[in-house]
Amino acid sequence: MGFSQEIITEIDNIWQANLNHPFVQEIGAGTLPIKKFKYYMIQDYVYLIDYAKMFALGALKSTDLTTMTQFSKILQSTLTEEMALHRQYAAQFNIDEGTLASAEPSPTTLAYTNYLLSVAQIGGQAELLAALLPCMWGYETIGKSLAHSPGAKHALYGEWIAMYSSSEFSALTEWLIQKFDTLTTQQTSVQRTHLTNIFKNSLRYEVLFWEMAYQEEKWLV
Ligand SMILES: Cc1ncc(CN)c(N)n1
Repeated sequence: MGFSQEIITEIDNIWQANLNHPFVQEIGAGTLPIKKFKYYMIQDYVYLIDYAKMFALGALKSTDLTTMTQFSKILQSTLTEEMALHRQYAAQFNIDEGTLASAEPSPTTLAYTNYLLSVAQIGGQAELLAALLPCMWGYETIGKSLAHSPGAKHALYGEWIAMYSSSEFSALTEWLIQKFDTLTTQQTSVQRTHLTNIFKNSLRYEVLFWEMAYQEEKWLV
């Protein structure tokens, strides 16, 4: 069993909370109120701008050209495919691209992106991957789990499910998992605990992100 699998087995309660959050389940049922989805889509776009920088940092911290190329492929796919879906949704909601990109991050979005970028900048490639994996792997697992749900035929949510259940998204996720497992074979138990904590925090932020969107979180003042 690779280290990534060991981690999700150890923190299965958080993994399940992520997959089973009401926001996710209601997308699958096709019953999520559109207002909540619109809120999510705007915050997710703001999130993705910083998330994309994680792949740029991954390329920067690479020691071989194959890894560098792969990080740049995921960066490109995030900017042009994943974010294009958000731009398409925004157009349907009559939100122009400039307004979308300059939306104010909510407290959770800001905290999550700051966490990701600080781990990536302070740590090495293993830390960066530990922070990123819950994002890619969580969405890929959710996408696949909803691929045959009623939401997959929903006028708005169908494309969202199609994006995250696609074989292209799975292939990029699989590469990240393999990279992390290969990098961590020689880690000491202290290093493994450190990486598990990073993975765990990032996954907890994923759960908070659904909750933020479900509650349409706002700054208090
Ligand atoms: C919050 C979040 N986490 C992960 C993903 C998948 N790239 C996303 N779109 N948004």
